[in-house]
Amino acid sequence: MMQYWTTLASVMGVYAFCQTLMHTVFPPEIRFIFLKIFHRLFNWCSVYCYFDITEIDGVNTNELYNAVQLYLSSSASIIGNRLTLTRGLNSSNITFGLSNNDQIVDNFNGVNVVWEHVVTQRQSQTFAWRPLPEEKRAFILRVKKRYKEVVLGKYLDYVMEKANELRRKNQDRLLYTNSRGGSLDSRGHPWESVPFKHPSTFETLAMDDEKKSEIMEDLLDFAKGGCFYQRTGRAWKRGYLLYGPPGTGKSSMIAAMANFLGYDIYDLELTEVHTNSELRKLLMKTSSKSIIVIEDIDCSINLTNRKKSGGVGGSGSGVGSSYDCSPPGAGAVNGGGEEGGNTITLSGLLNFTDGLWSCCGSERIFVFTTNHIEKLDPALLRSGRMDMHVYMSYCSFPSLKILLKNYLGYDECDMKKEMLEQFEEVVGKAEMTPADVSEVLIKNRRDKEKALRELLEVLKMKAEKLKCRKKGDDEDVEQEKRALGSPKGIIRGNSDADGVQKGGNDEEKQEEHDVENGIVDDDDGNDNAVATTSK
Ligand SMILES: Nc1ncnc2c1ncn2[C@@H]1O[C@H](COP(=O)(O)OP(=O)(O)OP(=O)(O)O)[C@@H](O)[C@H]1O
Ligand SMILES: [Mg+2]
Repeated sequence: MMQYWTTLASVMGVYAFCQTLMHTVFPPEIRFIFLKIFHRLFNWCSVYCYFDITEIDGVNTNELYNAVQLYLSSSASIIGNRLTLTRGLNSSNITFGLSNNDQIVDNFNGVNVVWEHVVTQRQSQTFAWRPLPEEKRAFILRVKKRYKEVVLGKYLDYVMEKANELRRKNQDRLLYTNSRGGSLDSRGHPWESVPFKHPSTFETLAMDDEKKSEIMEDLLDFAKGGCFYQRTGRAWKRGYLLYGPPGTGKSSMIAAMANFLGYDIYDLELTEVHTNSELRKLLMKTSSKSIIVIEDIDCSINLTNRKKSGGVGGSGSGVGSSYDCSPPGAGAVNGGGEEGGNTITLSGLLNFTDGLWSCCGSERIFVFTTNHIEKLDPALLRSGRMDMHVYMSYCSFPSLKILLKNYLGYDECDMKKEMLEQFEEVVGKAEMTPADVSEVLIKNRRDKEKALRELLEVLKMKAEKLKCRKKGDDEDVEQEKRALGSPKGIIRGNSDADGVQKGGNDEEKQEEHDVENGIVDDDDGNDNAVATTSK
């Protein structure tokens, strides 16, 4: 090491001496040639090669410079003695950076590289369309010549990747909305964004642990699966359908997913989209690493079974817009619509989720939510569009324990055994949503014992009510069966108005029951099990 420094010092000494000598003796042209030769000789003898990464490349900002700055901020925070600190717009963290003319050593796969941050004054302001900063900044990367390939081939990619990761981590998520309708902002962007600060995480989400881990693993596999999707020729996207009664945590789950993966959210308001091509444009303007959400899809667009959709009008829940539900094969018919000209089609939506355009970015997750899965067209539910169907259920005992921990700070061991047993017995029967349970706990959070007592009371009351109602319903059915004299009478013999109504109700109840058990009746009358199934 000592020897190395001695050699370097002598080379530098010779270099300085030659420069002084030349300055006094030789004319500038000769000096220039001599210096050029000397530089070449020096570079040829040196074991190092150097890469300059300037802040500005011509008149454009050099993305690599910013990436290096961010990348070094992660290690600079530990090693450096003098650091520059910055905090970006929308950022929740402070970023550390190398001070001017400081050096830092990094190691990549056993190869040492040295980064130096060099700042010099710009000589003179030449004409430029954009005023350039007075200082010229650059990172100089020094590495042994024999490792040049490693640096160019892998290290710089690694730096870029790490920087992107850090950027995502440091920057708050953004929540985009298309609530402005089809109009664009000054930069031609159809989405408006606000910082996304939803605190929901998978830890705070009340649901069964097994289900939760399954979803988390699936998300992680997806996020890390770039090579897999490339290898298998699939577009790098995944669809989730969250369904269940209101207040069971569907929206909270989306927020938890975004916070878990560090993705932005695009909340697509379908009722604000007028045509299929508008829908496509919106898709094109979404970024990678994002979650595209359509909430309450059954209410946003008439998505009943395509076979029935022609005349029946299905659920008829299109909000203030008339939607054409022509089958995918029929293409998008933008016929102007009847009320207000909205002609987004089911076909348009299907193309949005998995047509060719859906691949114009990568690493995107589509999440649809609904309270009525039975109202959705099977085409929308099929694998590849909605890969995972997650049933968000009423509050179960494991979910209740999570809520008690969230709101009261109670662990299992903090509660009396008898009380826990009572909760376990009654919570499943009460069919209360986590939102309702949360409400009781929030209201009484200053008096924890009271909160527990009141919650237990409410649960018992609800369970009792539900039991009575079910008993009443069973008795009604029995009476009707007896009256008709045949167990199948209700379905066959419902030609009178009353019978039709009741038959319909039974069907609805059956459907509800099926949904809760994760069964969906498809087009051909086959029952599909869908509860938290990954397809
Ligand atoms: N599973 C859950 N875990 C934790 N909190 C929950 C859960 N479900 C509901 N909550 C609480 O209830 C409130 C409403 O939940 P959320 O908006 O996620 O329900 P939702 O299923 O999206 O309802 P909707 O179908 O009406 O949109 C949330 O603020 C959250 O605090
Ligand atoms: Mg919701």
